[in-house]
Amino acid sequence: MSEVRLQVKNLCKNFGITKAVQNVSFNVNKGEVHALIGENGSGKSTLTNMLTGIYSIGSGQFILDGKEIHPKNQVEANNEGVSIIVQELGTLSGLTVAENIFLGHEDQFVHFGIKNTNAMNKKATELLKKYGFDRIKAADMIDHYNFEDRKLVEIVKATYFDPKIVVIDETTTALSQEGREELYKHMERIKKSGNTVIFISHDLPEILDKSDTITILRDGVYIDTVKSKDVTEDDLKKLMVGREVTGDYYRADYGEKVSDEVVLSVKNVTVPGLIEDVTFDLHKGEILGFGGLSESGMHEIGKAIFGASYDRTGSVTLADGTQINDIPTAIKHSIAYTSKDRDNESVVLNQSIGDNICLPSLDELAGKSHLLSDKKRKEFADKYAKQMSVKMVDVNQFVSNLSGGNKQKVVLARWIGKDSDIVVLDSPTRGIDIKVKQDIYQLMNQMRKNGKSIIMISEELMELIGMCDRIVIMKDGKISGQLDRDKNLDENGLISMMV
Ligand SMILES: Nc1ncnc2c1ncn2[C@@H]1O[C@H](COP(=O)(O)OP(=O)(O)OP(=O)(O)O)[C@@H](O)[C@H]1O
Repeated sequence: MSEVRLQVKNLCKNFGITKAVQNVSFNVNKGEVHALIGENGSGKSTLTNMLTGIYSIGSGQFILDGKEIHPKNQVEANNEGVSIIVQELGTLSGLTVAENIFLGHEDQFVHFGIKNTNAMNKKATELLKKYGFDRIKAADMIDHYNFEDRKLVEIVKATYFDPKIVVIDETTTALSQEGREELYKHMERIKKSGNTVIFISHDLPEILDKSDTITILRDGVYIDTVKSKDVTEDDLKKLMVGREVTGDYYRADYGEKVSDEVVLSVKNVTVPGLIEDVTFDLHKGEILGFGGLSESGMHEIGKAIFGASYDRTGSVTLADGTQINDIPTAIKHSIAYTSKDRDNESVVLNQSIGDNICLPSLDELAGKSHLLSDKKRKEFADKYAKQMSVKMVDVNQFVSNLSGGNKQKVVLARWIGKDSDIVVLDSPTRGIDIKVKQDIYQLMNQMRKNGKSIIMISEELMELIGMCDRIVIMKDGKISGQLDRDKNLDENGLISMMV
């Protein structure tokens, strides 16, 4: 019989009229990976944010090893033996790697009121080495590192002190294959040591593979707790959504010829230290995928096309000869871009859903009169928020108050509203639940059929295989290979070209 580590008892949390968590009770055991699943906005992060001191507890109790806890912040939660790797960036810019790892726990390096930075850096270096992340340097500013490396620093920060419970909130889709393997290794280590992982993910095969127990939430309400070995993916979908999920997931067609018409030509593009001499064409109606490992540079491709890279050389040219060297020119010429770093580069957190959706379309909305009507803006925002099933109070709600997946839906709603001809999507389904993911894939398929061209950069090999006409593999900043759409492609085929 497993020993109970955490009792969640009658937990509730409201935000205004939103009942984010409603009277939820379940137990989490020692030495297990306990998954928490549910559609976007079902209350997973709200629950774990209360456990880890990010949100105050509405009502109800967390009982950890027999003792009630109510941490007021993350440092207090750490002191109770609970930590979290959050969904978005959980490290602070302007601090070093070491300062981030020991944030709130610097006391151990302070003697007679003076902080011993050398000792802190030394300890951080030892930890980074132990975790196999030696290439990340303790004394460097965290800002020098990309999204994924910052996530690796968070893994160290959240686990180095052997907490009783580590919450991993939708982290795997932020990581490349190798980062993921590292995370899985640490999850296994935590479990073997008798501690517990609470694991949030929308990737059901991953959930079934990596967790022992699964708790399902729907609209803030507890649905069930099941053993992974007793259920299938379809069982989980049904429990999450409340009904059978049917229909095509990815594209179903094979063998369709892509148009010869080139809409965008990327020639000899180099961004120092990130990508080198990248050349490719994008065709009309094509979905072109980019895959690779963390240092492959694939995420820079999107920025380079959108005119958002620093120090870029080489050319990005549209069919009519227009050179894209800056963001305004890109938007003006019907190029859309969503970044992987959603909170910092894609949404304006402190603006409403409506403002975010209308942002690139203001000229079109103002029309010839150059006057913006509130009614028109609201109608436009309503239409596209609804199309993407954004779970919200209304379009006046701030984006910062949305669940992670719903923020991502706002980003996509914005560009669907803009109706751009070339759409560059970096990690478009990151953090998105299965039902909306299916909708996005169908939408991309429709866009392709309507003659739009899409570049999809993704860590999700299955979605690259399932959706793309062609997949370009990046390695060490260069193109290392290319694969055409084929029924027989599998993840191993892609991985072998990445490593
Ligand atoms: N700070 C906040 N202010 C207002 N509403 C919030 C806040 N945080 C969360 N919510 C709302 O609470 C509900 C649950 O959100 P939560 O982030 O817990 O969902 P989730 O299951 O983690 O979703 P996802 O899979 O998209 O991350 C959503 O309707 C969300 O908009």
